[in-house]
Amino acid sequence: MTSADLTAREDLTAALHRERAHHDVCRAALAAMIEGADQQVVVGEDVSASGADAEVLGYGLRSRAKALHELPEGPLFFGRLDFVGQGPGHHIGRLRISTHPAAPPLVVDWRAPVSRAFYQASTRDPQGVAIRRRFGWAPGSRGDSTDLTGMEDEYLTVGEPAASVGLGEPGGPGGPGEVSVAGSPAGSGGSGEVSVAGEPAVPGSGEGYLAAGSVGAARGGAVGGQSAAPGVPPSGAEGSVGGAAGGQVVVAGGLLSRELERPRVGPMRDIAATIQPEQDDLVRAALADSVCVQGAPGTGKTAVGLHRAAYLLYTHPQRIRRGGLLILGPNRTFLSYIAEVLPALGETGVRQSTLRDEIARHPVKGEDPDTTAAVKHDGRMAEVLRRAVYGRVTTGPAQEVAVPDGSYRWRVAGHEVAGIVAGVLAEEPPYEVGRERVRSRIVRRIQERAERRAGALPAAWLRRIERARAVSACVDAVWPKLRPEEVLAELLGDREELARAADGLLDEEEQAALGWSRPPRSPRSARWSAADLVLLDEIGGLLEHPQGYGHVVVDEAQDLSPMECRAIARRVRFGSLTVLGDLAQGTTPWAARSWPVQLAHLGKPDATVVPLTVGFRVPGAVLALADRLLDRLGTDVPRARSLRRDGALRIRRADGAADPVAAVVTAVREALAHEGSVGVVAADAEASHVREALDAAGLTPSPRITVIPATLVKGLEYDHVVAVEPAAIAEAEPRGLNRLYVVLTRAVSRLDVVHARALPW
Ligand SMILES: Nc1ncnc2c1ncn2[C@@H]1O[C@H](COP(=O)(O)OP(=O)(O)OP(=O)(O)O)[C@@H](O)[C@H]1O
Repeated sequence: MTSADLTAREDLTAALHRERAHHDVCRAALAAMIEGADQQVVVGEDVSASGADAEVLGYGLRSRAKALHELPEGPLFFGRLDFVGQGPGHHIGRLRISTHPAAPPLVVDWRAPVSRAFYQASTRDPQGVAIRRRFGWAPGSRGDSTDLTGMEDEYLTVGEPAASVGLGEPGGPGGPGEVSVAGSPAGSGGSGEVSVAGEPAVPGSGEGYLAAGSVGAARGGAVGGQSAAPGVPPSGAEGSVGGAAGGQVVVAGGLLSRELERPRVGPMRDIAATIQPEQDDLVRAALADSVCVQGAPGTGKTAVGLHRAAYLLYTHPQRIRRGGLLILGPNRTFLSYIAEVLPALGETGVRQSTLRDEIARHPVKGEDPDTTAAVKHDGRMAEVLRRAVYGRVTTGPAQEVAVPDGSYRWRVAGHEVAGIVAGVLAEEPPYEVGRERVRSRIVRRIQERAERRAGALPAAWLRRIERARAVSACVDAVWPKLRPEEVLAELLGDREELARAADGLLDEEEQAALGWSRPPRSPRSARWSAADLVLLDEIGGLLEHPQGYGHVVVDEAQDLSPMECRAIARRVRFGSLTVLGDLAQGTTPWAARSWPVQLAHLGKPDATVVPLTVGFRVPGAVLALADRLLDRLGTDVPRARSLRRDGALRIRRADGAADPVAAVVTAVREALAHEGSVGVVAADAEASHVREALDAAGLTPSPRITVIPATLVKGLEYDHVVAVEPAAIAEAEPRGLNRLYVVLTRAVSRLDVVHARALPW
């Protein structure tokens, strides 16, 4: 080691100790912030001018105190930016930490504008950054919850070396007591080059994706990766993530690799420390912009959507909190999987729901045959329902209104009423608004007549006329009060009514599929199906606009029917949408085949469709298998390039057995030899049989093993997936091959395909 190396080592070691001291200061400041927030709740409610103020202020303060209390224990910063020519750098973490609200922050929130360079700066575009530092943490060995064990600097100024340092502590680089310094000896690449251990450097394009812990540092290049120098295993010093070079995403280093390889036990975690430039662009898109992310499995769509929600809450707190933010997921299993991401980012009050729960006016008690459900979810139903609702309005001649007023009787002729109705109809207001307009215009006519005779009339007179029985009777006759349940029950229970509303829209067969064969005695006793709830919501929306949200994040959006899309569109008329999905993972009978069409149903035809193609979950070998299936799906979607070169795929044939369950038990037993979660995914009809076999073998119940029906696995991930009898999964439903594609792409590290029948690819 040269004396220059020794000096560098000493400098970095001293820097590491300084960072640890800073973390101790931050920890103390956070403890004071939590205590201060608790006190503010007590004080804030007392000092407010009014009860309403106290409530609002109290709510805000309580939410903040709750968010602080619920923060998971962990490192308080994950990065640092030193800007050229500026003083001490900014530490970046999940939450702003300061000794006082007005004091300069000890840690800057990752969503603050200044933090953007942490995700976006590169040697090609340093954005004023001299050094980007990343920190490596391990479970605490000093009685602390976490311990700073390593860090790595990236010099974004050409000519400076990248360096990493770690102390020999658990999880840290280097052996016990050893200090290792990695300069950039592997700086073989010039600008924009990346070298991957064991592989030739990717030439100048700057494009490339690097395997776990095998990155050579690129001096002055697009990437300053973690050195592959001996004594710096990936578990220690954190790696580096290069900015977008030449329009391509370049990912490098230990931090990301370690994050990707981490065993997946428990719920989804945040990715604030490792957001990639193309993901960051989506996270920080303007509030007014609706965006649609088409991403292959494991490209981080869900992660991006959740971080975007957190970003919007931080950047537009008033507007978003006033308008509300809603996260929609496909089912409750998925929601509980993602539930902890936003609280970990300090956001506790976000509504996370399924569309079904969001629109539930009644419990689902009925089930539709497939053909009936398909018609109910079809976009043409919107017009059928509109006709059913507005068909109740009398457009022809109406009865005269005669309102007694003392010895007088004010009259509005039938043809005048008809004219008022026609005028309001032409304005196309929501039905309920229209009804009130008809009433107020009839009253206005009477008022004009009365005032011509008697001059200005008092407000009390006006109120009396408005409430006059004759006026209400007229409004009820020409523009009757409606309840969604009555409208739908009449439509589904009365063939003639249905024929009128569906004329020219639905053919006879479709109408027959819709109609109830045995209508309930009254709307109250109807057994509404899931699709009926969507129709009731549509009718409800025709009557009255529902309360909207400022922003809605919709995950697995490819699976929504046109009518479900409309239910979301109604709730975000004046807000914006983040639409997440993958056309290849569409499994519902009505799943979208084109984003522009789906976006039009969602009411945001101008939303930009952005592809994500870097795969963070599925290993290359597994992706190669899934891609064979993708070829058969006939969906035109960009393919993912896996970041993962590791991972294992095993196809196990249950020789001679009609039932592969014994082979499943073996596969699960072997999977347990590795770390992490095991997901056993079978066709829905097979899942309980598989569960019983694993119970009988004494393998379950186990916190590491989940037996899950194929229809519930969307959006989830397991270290090891055992996919049981692909042919049965593919056969179970019309879009069974798409379902199988979803199943195969749940694996983080290893996939076992167990089969007795021929494989469907
Ligand atoms: N920048 C990143 N850094 C670290 N991990 C990431 C990053 N982006 C995504 N991941 C991880 O990759 C995995 C897949 O992410 P996510 O579930 O968001 O993908 P998806 O596109 O929604 O997948 P699917 O279509 O299969 O539901 C998750 O474990 C996520 O935490």
